[in-house]
Amino acid sequence: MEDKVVLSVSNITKTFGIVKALNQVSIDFRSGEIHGLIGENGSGKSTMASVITGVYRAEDGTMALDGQPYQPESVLDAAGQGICMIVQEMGTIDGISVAANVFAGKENLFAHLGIVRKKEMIRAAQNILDEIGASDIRAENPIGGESFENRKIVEIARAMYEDVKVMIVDETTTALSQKGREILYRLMSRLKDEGKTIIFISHDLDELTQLCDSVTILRDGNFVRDLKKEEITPDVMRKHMVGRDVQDDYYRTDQQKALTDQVVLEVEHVSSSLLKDISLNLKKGEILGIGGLTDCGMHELGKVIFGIQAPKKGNVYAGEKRIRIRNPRTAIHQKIGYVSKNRDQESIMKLSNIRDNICLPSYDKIKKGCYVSPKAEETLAGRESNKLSIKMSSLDQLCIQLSGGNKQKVALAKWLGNDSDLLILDCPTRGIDVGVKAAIYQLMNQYKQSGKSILMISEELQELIGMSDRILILKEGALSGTFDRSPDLTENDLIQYMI
Ligand SMILES: Nc1ncnc2c1ncn2[C@@H]1O[C@H](COP(=O)(O)OP(=O)(O)OP(=O)(O)O)[C@@H](O)[C@H]1O
Repeated sequence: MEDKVVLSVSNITKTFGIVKALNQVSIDFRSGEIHGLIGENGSGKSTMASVITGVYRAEDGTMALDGQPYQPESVLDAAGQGICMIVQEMGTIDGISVAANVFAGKENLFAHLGIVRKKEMIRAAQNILDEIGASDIRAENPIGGESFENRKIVEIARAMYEDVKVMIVDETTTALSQKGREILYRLMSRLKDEGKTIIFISHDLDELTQLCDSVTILRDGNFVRDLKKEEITPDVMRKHMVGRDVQDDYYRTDQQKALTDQVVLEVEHVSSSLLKDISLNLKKGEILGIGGLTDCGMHELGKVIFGIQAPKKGNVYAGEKRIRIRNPRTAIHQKIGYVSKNRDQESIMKLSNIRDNICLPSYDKIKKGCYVSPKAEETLAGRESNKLSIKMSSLDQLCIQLSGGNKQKVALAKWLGNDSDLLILDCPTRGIDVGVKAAIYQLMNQYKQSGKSILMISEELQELIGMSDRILILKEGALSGTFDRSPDLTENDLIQYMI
């Protein structure tokens, strides 16, 4: 690692109304390093990334790039100066092709007499996708048809083509499966070898320990401390993030299976574009884990069960009366809740406030006649946001103004507040910090103990093993393995059935 400071931020302060997202924060980022930026949800990491990339202007403080004053006017201005970012949520442009996304803003490379030569652009984009190991994504296809993960990989492909000095990777890995992660890690290591700087925002302490050359910890918008490579361990990071010692045993320790044999959900011979003849059942008081590679169909299965996507064949039934789930409305009537992996597009209403988001599925429950009292809304939203320690200025705050992890908490709170009997949770702890992760697992366990059921779709093998009573593995759309809860179960046992 070279020791040249490439980017230096000094005494940066940024406020949003009464929230001080960053308070006099100073950090030096050096060339040839992967520099972790960590902290609990809402500690100011993405705000710092946004100040550096010209999304926001700090009220106070200065920045220097290669020793010269640096004050980007916009994201484009920052990109022009070699500062780029892979964002937390969807960073691709709808309505155009994969190739056009890879070369967004650089169409001139393929222009001849004012006309973009599309075939050439597609060929060049496909070469990049092939090079990074993502040949299954076809450059000529519309981006709209691609999965959330593939769209993230397209963003990474775009980043490969940027002439960067500093690349910010904001909580991207939780959107990716192992394959996507490996593509991202390869990009990061290539940039590092070329002497570039990577600012890496993540909640995964093992990943941070493995990858980072240095780490800066933020808490409530304040700088806490810098860690050098030899000081970076999960325990040290956890302690400084939270401000006290925190245990790392988040998961259930009991070996109890489903509480009863009563079936509350039946999936019968379901086939769809990705799924092949899936049959399963979920019992009362059971946490059923569903795992596999990201394109194995497990995310689609969640959508089919909640009725967002109609299966080509087969049916889904819920409850003792075996009510057929035809759409989300029937699912909600059957007291089923669903948290999608695609949080901003499918789980929350970003432009509505926290109160409305949390209360939305519960209006039938809290209305008196045809009237919903503001007090009832306040009570419900206040109670559920407290349970998950949502960091907000008030319940009136718009969800778009929340940090990523706090948006995820809103997505969970609305279904917990609805007294759902059955939750479909797709990647439930995505973007959630270490402290709250433990609280969510505890809530899941309490939920189970009270006789409710959870179908948890997850790409985190430890999470599946640690929380599930039973695990089903999907491979290429079909069920490939079933495992009962056991202290002897290992990640390798599951992986064999995934690939
Ligand atoms: N546009 C905005 N308007 C109002 N408040 C905002 C806005 N953006 C961020 N905030 C607030 O600033 C604080 C810091 O948020 P930020 O997104 O930087 O946190 P973070 O550390 O990236 O969290 P996470 O790990 O959850 O992604 C939070 O309290 C958040 O609600």
